[in-house]
Amino acid sequence: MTNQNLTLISDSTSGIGVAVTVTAVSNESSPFVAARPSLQRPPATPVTGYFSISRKDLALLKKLDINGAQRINTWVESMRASSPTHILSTPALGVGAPVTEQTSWMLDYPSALDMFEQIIDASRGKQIVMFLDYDGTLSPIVDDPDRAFMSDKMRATVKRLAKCFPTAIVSGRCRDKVYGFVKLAELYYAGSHGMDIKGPARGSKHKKNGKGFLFQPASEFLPMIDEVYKALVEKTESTPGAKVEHNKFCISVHFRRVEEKKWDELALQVRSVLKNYPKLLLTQGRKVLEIRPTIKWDKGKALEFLLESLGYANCDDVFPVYIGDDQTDEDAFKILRERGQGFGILVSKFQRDTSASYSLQEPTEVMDFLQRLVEWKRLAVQA
Ligand SMILES: O=P(O)(O)OC[C@H]1O[C@H](O[C@H]2O[C@H](CO)[C@@H](O)[C@H](O)[C@H]2O)[C@H](O)[C@@H](O)[C@@H]1O
Repeated sequence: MTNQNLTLISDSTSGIGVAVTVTAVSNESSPFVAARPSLQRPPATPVTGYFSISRKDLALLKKLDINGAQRINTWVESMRASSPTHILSTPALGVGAPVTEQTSWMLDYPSALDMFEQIIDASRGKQIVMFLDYDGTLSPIVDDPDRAFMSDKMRATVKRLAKCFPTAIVSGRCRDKVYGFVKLAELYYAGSHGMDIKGPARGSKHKKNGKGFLFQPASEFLPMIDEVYKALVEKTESTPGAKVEHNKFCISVHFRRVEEKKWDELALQVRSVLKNYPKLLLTQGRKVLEIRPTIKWDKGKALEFLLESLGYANCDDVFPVYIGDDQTDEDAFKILRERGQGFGILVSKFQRDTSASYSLQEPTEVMDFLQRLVEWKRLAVQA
């Protein structure tokens, strides 16, 4: 079964930022579904993406009654659907377990822990480069975004990882804030969904010489983001539990602590501010609406940029691994599929359409996987 889902629409004429997401339920015959993972797999057809829409198409969408109210509904419904309280838990995959959609999904996106040996085989002779999302990947999801701390054990693991492989954090958060959580100077950091990169000196092949550089492709949007942040704070203050987070080049409006019956109201408040800013795009994450500039830049572009900065632009012998839990991480998974290099690992307890190749259920499993990589590298160096 293929399930196509219009999430947001970019309207360049009326100025409302638009993103369209096509979602697919796992089905090998569907052109939208990533192929069963194979270490020599061909690039998969992109599953999600943002694109601008012509006047003609927009008129058609309007005819189909895809109006503002419906869009709000779609965001909110999508947020509800992705909330674990609305997803029925399914039996774990095991001998005798009934074949449910979840178990079949696990066959398509097996655990990276179970597939560790195969992953290592595929990386042989290549330089592994690690890309890690922060929230929901290195730290558990919590109610208060300001208290999304990673454990000391996770930090120690990531520190050891960075001694073995070039390692970057790629987050929707403001770069300084995510650095404040991770606190490891030996990593590279891409904040604001990749729009604020502190990377190595270009072509430095991971030789840290203190001459890192800053890359901020959306800097012209700073005044606009500040203005919209203030407007959103003011507009949403009447909604108990709503929180607006300034992520420098992006803004997050959090729904997690808002009563569900107030979600539509909050989404409408956000939309009423955003309608005056055609150059900003609205996307939806884990109980959050995210606002960002409409420039063609995302976590996938950030990954490519960092690879290039590290001197691996046109190399066949690089093996990037990207681990993330969010919709925005799909841009990076897609790039890896398109390049036919390395792979993505989706952190999720529940089945989801994804361009990743493997899965891990939660941050503790991410830590186990990273520890195994470190241990493998230690033994490989000794051998
Ligand atoms: O790219 P990421 O590092 O995954 O950042 C994406 C968003 O993560 C944060 O929000 C999410 O985590 C919060 C803390 O666990 C949780 O309360 C919230 O519901 C989640 O959506 C962050 O606060 C956002 O600004 C990031 O954009």
